[in-house]
Amino acid sequence: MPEQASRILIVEDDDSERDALARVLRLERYQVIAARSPAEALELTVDGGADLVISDLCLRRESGIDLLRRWKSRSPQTPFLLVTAFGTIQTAVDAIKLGADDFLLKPVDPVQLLEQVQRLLQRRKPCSLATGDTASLAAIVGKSSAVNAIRQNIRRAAATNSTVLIMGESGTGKELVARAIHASSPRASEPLVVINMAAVPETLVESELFGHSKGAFTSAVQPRIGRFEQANQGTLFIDEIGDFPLHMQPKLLRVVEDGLVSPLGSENDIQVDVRLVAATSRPLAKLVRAGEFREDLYYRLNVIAIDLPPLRQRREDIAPLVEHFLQQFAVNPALEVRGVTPELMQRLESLPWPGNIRQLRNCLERMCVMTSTSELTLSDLPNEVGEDEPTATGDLRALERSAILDTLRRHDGNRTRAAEALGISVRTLQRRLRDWGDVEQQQIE
Ligand SMILES: Nc1ncnc2c1ncn2[C@@H]1O[C@H](COP(=O)(O)OP(=O)(O)OP(=O)(O)O)[C@@H](O)[C@H]1O
Repeated sequence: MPEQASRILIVEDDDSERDALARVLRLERYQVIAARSPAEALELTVDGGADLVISDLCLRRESGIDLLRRWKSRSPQTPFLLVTAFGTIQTAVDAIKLGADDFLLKPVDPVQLLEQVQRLLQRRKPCSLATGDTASLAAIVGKSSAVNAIRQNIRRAAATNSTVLIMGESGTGKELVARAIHASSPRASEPLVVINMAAVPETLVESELFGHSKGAFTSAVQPRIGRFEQANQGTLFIDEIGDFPLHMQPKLLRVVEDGLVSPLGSENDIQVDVRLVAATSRPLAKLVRAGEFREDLYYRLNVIAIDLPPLRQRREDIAPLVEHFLQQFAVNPALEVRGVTPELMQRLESLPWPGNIRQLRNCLERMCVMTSTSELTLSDLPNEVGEDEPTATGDLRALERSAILDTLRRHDGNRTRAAEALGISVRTLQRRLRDWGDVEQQQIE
């Protein structure tokens, strides 16, 4: 459940985008302060401040970076989330060096927005993590034997301190499982810190995870505590571990083996006590064979393995999930729907769901928003849901894929120029293309 009373400041000069963000947050019962400019933002929050700031990076008069600087000098603890277009991703990366906590790509996906907001607010109040509904074992819905085995594995994993590797396609619930492990473990009252390697530019990985001392590099104006230190006594969840840069892997191995963290630019190691949970949607064993992932690290991470099968391989979970999501949405009277017709349920149970549970959730939410009846029917089902490819709205990887393919097309397939425009390394781009296989490359040409 979201933090009901949290005050969220939105700074966005585009009226419709500001309204859309505010609407999504208000529906989840956050208290929203909407401002058109940094000046208005500072004015509106002069009394009560804010628990979280969401700001557009490119505002007309003053940039979001200026606001970030001013805000962080006034209230360094408040999480700051930037919203940015793909073209300005490099500036967003620079903003993270200046203290922004994360960024979201436009067009903003409401589900991702809410997940980020919840995560940042939870990070601010780490003690509330363990009691959150979304963190508990009971939040894992399903009656298939696969889900029963997953629950069993979570209980086993929670009782130990061993490293866990969660494997599954995007949207199968890897993060939910990681949260349940933490919440069921003796570390539940300590922080759970989350980092997604697919979202961290390679150049920032080291300082994000291990921290840096003041002056460690040109823009290191302040020392930064890395995620390992933030998670001390608690759990660190590293999502998309397959994207962990190969040259940084020995440093990660050292923390896993000895609990020793060496911040960038510091001569002293820091001893941490962190339980590591990693997840991957890419087959790590294959990456090891391809020389892209260290074998020793793979075995260190894979002490307890939890495999989440795609939704299409556990169709008996679809009906309970549909019921669960409809109940969740019904908290908001505007989204209240009694149920679905047997025909629609049959169809939902037979669809391929390449974006897995996230796609099912998004699809139901969209139907609940659009319908004017109290029961969803076949005619409420959006046409594109039956297509084989995940929709961009529901799936970060699909969003990333379409952005990369579009940019490549715009640059006549030139990978160096496309990578530059996207603000990612050529290596990352090549890795993505390899993952998607030849079919995708043909699509570019
Ligand atoms: N068994 C489940 N019961 C209820 N909700 C679920 C279940 N599995 C996943 N979800 C929901 O589906 C959405 C996607 O789950 P989650 O983010 O954990 O997936 P993921 O595998 O980590 O995805 P990604 O690889 O894209 O990060 C979330 O809203 C989550 O709460």
